[in-house]
Amino acid sequence: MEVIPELIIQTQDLWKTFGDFQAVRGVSLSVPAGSIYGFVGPNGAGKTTTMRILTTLTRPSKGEAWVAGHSVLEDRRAVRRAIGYMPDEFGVYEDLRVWEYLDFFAACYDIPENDRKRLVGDLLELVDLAHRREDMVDKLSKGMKQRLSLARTLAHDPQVLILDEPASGLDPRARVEIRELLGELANMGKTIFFSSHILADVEDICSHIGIIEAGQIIMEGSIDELKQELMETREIIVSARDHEAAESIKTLAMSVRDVVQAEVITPKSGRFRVRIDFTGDDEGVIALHRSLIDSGIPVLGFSEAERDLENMFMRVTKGLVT
Ligand SMILES: Nc1ncnc2c1ncn2[C@@H]1O[C@H](COP(=O)(O)OP(=O)(O)OP(=O)(O)O)[C@@H](O)[C@H]1O
Repeated sequence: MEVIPELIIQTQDLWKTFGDFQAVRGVSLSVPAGSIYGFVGPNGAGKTTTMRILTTLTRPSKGEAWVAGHSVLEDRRAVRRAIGYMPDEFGVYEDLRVWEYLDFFAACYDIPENDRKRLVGDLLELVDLAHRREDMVDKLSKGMKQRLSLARTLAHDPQVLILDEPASGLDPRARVEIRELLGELANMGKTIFFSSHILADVEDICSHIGIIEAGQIIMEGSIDELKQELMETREIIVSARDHEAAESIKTLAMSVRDVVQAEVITPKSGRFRVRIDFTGDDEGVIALHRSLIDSGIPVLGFSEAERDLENMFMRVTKGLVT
């Protein structure tokens, strides 16, 4: 198979079996250089196993993968140089001070002692832990440990960061901090490949997503493209004063070209609404709006439902819940 230079991670029909259990079943991924790629799936879907293959920690049972142009089978050392990997567990180095922890990992990458002091200082600044440099690692909060762990992955200035559930188990504030940090790292030119089972985490910051379920990729691409593809029909919501008005809106909508379906949503409380599935363009939406007004039906509101990822996600899979 041809290695495509624009793709910093590329996998071809990866399989991983444990005994007779198939954890990864034919995964092919394309991660463009410079992207923030969210690898999303429920627990046990095969995310960690795939990441362990990409980081050369485990060999695939079948298939091939390239990271930064290097084969994970043939050129493991070069792959390791190109990546920074953050596993889902913090590790066992908690009896060190914050700066010592980073210094230790920098030394593992053969960074000379003279350069390490400045590097450690820079990394601590970047992850906003400079004020905790003398603290013991085990005194840090979970969010701080996660940021320290992220700093560690950057010690050798890798091109690609592979992060296993970086926001897992964090409180909302720490989650936002991690998300901001990932954005900052992307601005610095790093490609970020990270896993999550929380949709909201990927939706805000990713340029690309891959959705994995039971060891198979069920959807992959840029978020914009996927939204376009999956949300071919637009959803217009019209709210009405009462049931009679809602029925009239429905009847009128059904007579309009490009309306696929119109349905009255009877509320448990609040307004009656009509949901209109529409395949037209913006001009069509304007015309629909105008004909509703011209008809004299008492319309209280007219809006288009947002094309959000959650919506898209639910159309693709029913089993994947955050
Ligand atoms: N060494 C192993 N031996 C046997 N089964 C394994 C091994 N590693 C993983 N598995 C199984 O493979 C499946 C996929 O696991 P994996 O850790 O890759 O999923 P995941 O998507 O990362 O899930 P999680 O979010 O829970 O970490 C799971 O059913 C897991 O139990």
